[in-house]
Amino acid sequence: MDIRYLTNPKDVRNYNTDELRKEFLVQNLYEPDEVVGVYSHADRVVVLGIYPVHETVSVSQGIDVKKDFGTQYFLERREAGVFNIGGKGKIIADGQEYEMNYKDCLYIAKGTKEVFFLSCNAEEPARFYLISTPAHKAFQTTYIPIANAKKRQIGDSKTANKRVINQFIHPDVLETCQLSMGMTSLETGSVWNTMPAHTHERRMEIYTYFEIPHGNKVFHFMGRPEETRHILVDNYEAVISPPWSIHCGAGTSNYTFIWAMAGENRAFDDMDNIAIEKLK
Ligand SMILES: O=C(O)C(=O)C[C@H](O)C(=O)CO
Ligand SMILES: [Zn+2]
Repeated sequence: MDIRYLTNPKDVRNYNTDELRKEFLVQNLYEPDEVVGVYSHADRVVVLGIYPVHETVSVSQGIDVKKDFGTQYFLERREAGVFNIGGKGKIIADGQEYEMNYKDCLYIAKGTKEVFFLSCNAEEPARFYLISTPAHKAFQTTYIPIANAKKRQIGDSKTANKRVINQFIHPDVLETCQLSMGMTSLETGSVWNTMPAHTHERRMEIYTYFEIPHGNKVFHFMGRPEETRHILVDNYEAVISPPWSIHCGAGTSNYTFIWAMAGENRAFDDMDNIAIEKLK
């Protein structure tokens, strides 16, 4: 598994573009009938891209669970949230089958031994984006369609940041150990997410961007507030935000992204906002 170790802001200020991308950007997550994964030491978050085209794919396919996690199976001491951002598919978790339509989410509890993924149509494969975090207690595996997510309308078209935050894995929707996940969609004409920017001192965050129209990109901003950097992100790529970094982004068009957080608490608003005048 691709391991990303922790970074220090003092070092990162000297990284060039390639070094920044190597450390924080996750590319090529979706390989047909494979599981591609990155293990980040920021709050020990794992991101997996699972892309079953012709075959049924196990969550730990190609992963040396004993070596990477020191356990008998992947979710022995972990919980996970999965979104389908492709064609219609299915997840089978310890024998229970869940139909996964576009933008459906499944929370999978700690202790789930076997998890399989498949597509309903190889011509339009499902694309599963999974985030997993360490867990100490087994809660309830829960299917969460977008209709069940808590909606938060935020921003304004005058400041090009009108968007809906859909909180799927959130304390108002279900119990988890530490994982929070949701999906934010920007309205046509809006490009900024999370402006004013904020830092995540108590919880890391990781994002994947999609629904970026062809020929467009998202500028993901990171770094210390007084010394920002950016990483250009394409459709279906993910980007790791370490706790010391600001978080905000702007696209060359509107887009959708999935965010996931893990760390000290599950209070969605536990972020430290930075006044725009302070950003450099
Ligand atoms: O658009 C937004 O604002 C968000 O989606 C907020 C993120 O979820 C976030 O950064 C929470 O820390
Ligand atoms: Zn954030």
